[in-house]
Amino acid sequence: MTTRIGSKNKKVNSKGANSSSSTTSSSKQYPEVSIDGLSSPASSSMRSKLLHSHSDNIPAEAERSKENVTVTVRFRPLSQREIRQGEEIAWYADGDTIVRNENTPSIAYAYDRVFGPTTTTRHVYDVAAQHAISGAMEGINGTIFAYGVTSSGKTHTMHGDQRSPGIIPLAVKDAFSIIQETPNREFLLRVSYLEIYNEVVNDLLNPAGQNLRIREDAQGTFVEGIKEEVVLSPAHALSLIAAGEEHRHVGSTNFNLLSSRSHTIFTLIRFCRNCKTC
Ligand SMILES: Nc1ncnc2c1ncn2[C@@H]1O[C@H](COP(=O)(O)OP(=O)(O)OP(=O)(O)O)[C@@H](O)[C@H]1O
Repeated sequence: MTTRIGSKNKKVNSKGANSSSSTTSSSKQYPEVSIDGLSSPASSSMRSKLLHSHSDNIPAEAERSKENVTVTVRFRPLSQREIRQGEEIAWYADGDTIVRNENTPSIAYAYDRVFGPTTTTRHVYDVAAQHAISGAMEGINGTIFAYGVTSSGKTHTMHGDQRSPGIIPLAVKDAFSIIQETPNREFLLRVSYLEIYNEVVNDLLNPAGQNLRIREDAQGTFVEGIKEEVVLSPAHALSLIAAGEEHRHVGSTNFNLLSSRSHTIFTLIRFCRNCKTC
């Protein structure tokens, strides 16, 4: 049986700078509902709850733990450029689940989890994403989906860099660690990596794979002709992603000197020959 763990980067269509991005993760055994990423950051979450006063309670822990979809918000610190320009923080994390507005204290939004500007990506991964990876390795499809305006920190969170690896490299390493820890099972991992640019799907692992079609069959939705590469180690998977990044559309915006101008979907497909769940 194959299971998929997908990770996606998506910009929301919103004017003005905002230093927070959201991560949605889901784990379920049936097809997903689509997520509307076009509303404003504070109201974009399917799971966010507007709290009208300081005294309102956050959703009960028990209620949240039943959900297949969780929504988290990560605030990045102001950049040197923003500090120089005298930018001020408008929204901030009040504890682990509440987002508040500096100018309107009566407005607050509750999320499954809120991370402040000093939180490391490792911590975001452990709290908000790791369960989707361990679930996928057990046979439950999962998606980690990052969205936010340009320069809000999606690439930093999902890809990261050498000093602070993002959710994708951490997930790939985790998947291989799980395989090593379960020698009685036979796994095979494959990866695919695509971009959606101007509503056109391009295969980032195969430069010839341009303008691919999205199809549906009894198993679900798939991209016709997408290349799926077998990966043998974390370094192998990460080198494929790095090669794929070379083919990606990037540019500059007023808010981000190196802005990813496309949405991307990285998929890790796990095949297990002798798992109980298969
Ligand atoms: N948590 C963080 N801590 C420190 N710096 C961060 C953090 N998040 C983002 N940054 C920095 O902020 C800048 C913008 O982040 P990033 O490129 O990840 O945004 P983005 O949402 O991917 O933007 P775009 O949609 O334009 O590609 C980068 O210089 C990045 O290094």
